[in-house]
Amino acid sequence: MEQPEPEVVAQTVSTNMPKLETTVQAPATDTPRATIFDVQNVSIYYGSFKAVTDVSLPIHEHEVTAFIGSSGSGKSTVLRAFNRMNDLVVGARLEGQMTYRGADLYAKEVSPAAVRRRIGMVFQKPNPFPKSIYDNVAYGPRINGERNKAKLDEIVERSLRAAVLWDEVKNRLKQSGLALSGGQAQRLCIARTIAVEPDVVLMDEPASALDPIATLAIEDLIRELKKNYTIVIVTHNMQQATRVSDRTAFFSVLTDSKNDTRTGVLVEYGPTQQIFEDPHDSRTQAYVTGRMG
Ligand SMILES: Nc1ncnc2c1ncn2[C@@H]1O[C@H](COP(=O)(O)OP(=O)(O)OP(=O)(O)O)[C@@H](O)[C@H]1O
Repeated sequence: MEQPEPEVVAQTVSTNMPKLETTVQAPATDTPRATIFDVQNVSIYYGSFKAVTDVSLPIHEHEVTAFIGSSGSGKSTVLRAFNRMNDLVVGARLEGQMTYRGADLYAKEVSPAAVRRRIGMVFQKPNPFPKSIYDNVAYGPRINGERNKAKLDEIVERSLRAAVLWDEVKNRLKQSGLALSGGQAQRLCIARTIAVEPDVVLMDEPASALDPIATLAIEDLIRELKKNYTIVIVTHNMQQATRVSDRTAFFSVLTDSKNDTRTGVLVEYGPTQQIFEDPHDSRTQAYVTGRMG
């Protein structure tokens, strides 16, 4: 997967997308928040290869939604569709409908760059820019036109505090972002993403390259961040999904041995506790109990 162009990390430019205030049906015990994304019958292709078929699900505001499932089931592909990152892949295309706050995310007039400014992304491997810690965080706000030093100082401090990194780096802001540990570098990337106040943060296995202590720090951070952001996270770590997410989508692979094709499919979506404790589909049950992976 291609890494984002530098401009991609600059979120927040307002677009004309309207706000959507709808809710979806859910069990009586569950009170869903407003729907921020609505995915309807989405299939995604890479050239002639259908990577994932007929996915429908809502994503609720100020919640953490986890995507779990076996390798190659299309989790990252669907995640990248939310901020049009697949558009960077030559030959990638989407069928079906995906709305963001009620507006068609794939309408002709929608600029993928504008979408990426509002819907930020944190990658599996921490990818700080070869710049100082300060400049990593100030990068997006500067691209958005912020030149005032005092304002930039304030944004950098606020973002690093929100990413729970400030105390560890406040005395070495001029040091390279590349000199940080893996866990610190990932928190720097999260600070860089939120410095431009995105609406949504997508995370593709954000802790898989980290040790257990750094992983728990990122999980604490995710729980904290959902107060201000909507988060969608791909994870292979089922404990992590239960620790951080409100809802879980379980993906699997449909194999067609006759045509030798493997296509990702969304098997089940629901409140995380239901998916793990009372899965309705036998494939989900097999996966969450470790009988399939
Ligand atoms: N850029 C690409 N070009 C072509 N095929 C791709 C591309 N990215 C992913 N695929 C294919 O699409 C399918 C789904 O991949 P994807 O990475 O979305 O799955 P995943 O569930 O996230 O897997 P993993 O858990 O292993 O990361 C796979 O068959 C993969 O090989």
